[in-house]
Amino acid sequence: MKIALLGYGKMGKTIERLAEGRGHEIIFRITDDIEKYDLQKADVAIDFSVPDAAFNNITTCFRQQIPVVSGTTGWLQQYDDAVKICEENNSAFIYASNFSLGVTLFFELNKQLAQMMKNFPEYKVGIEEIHHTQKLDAPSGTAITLAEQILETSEKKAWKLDAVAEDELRITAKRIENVPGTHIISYDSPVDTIKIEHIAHSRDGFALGAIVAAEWLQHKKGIFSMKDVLF
Ligand SMILES: NC(=O)C1=CN([C@@H]2O[C@H](COP(=O)(O)OP(=O)(O)OC[C@H]3O[C@@H](n4cnc5c(N)ncnc54)[C@H](O)[C@@H]3O)[C@@H](O)[C@H]2O)C=CC1
Ligand SMILES: O=C(O)C1=N[C@H](C(=O)O)C[C@H](O)C1
Repeated sequence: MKIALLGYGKMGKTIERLAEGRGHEIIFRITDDIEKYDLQKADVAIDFSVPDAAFNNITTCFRQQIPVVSGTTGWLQQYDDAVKICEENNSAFIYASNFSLGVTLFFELNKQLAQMMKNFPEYKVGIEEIHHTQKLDAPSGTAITLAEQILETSEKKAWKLDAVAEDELRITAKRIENVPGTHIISYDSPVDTIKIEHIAHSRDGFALGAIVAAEWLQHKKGIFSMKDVLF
């Protein structure tokens, strides 16, 4: 596959290393004006960039029918518009707040646990995420996905960073040097605590998931998720 990387930072470089190891070629490493590049040469674009650039870069690819795998967080208020542009241009799109296989499984576990816990109101739910200090957004995209899944079955009305109100789901964000990404869901009662936790040991899991998604997506049309790719 010929891959255009949209963003060439920590994730872009990890994807380059693993993609080349799987026999793919990185033809563009785009970190500025996307209009300068002949995107038609790419089979697929993989976007791990910055919130301000993601929407324009992704939709520029769609207008040229280049399939896009995007993992950039912090721009999802424009996700529905991106989907519309993808469909209008008969292109292909996979977005995930977290591409690792482990987190894709963790999302399913989170939904099942939330379903189970809705009958036990004495347990108070909370989410904690821990990331490296360069991270631009808080809470993490993964924490938001986990919160939205819990809100589907919980009595709480919305998630909020550092929430204190009873009807809000509290997310706590910590920033510690060199942590690739940790997410913890806790259910606390007066007598005990139930916890599930996902700890990324490096960025390789995110990068491999995104490459597998790109391999799967390259000849397809439509809007997909990591569940379509892995299950
Ligand atoms: N979905 C997932 O599995 C994961 C998502 N992420 C997300 O991916 C994004 C990138 O993460 P990192 O690589 O750690 O960040 P980083 O800060 O190391 O890299 C960001 C890159 O974007 C580039 N950039 C800036 N302006 C640009 C533009 N106009 N067009 C294209 N690129 C531009 C920067 O030059 C840099 O190369 C973040 O939003 C992060 O939250 C990170 C890891 C996993
Ligand atoms: O910025 C990161 O590093 C990560 N971002 C994603 C997120 O916001 O959830 C995924 C992963 O946790 C690493």
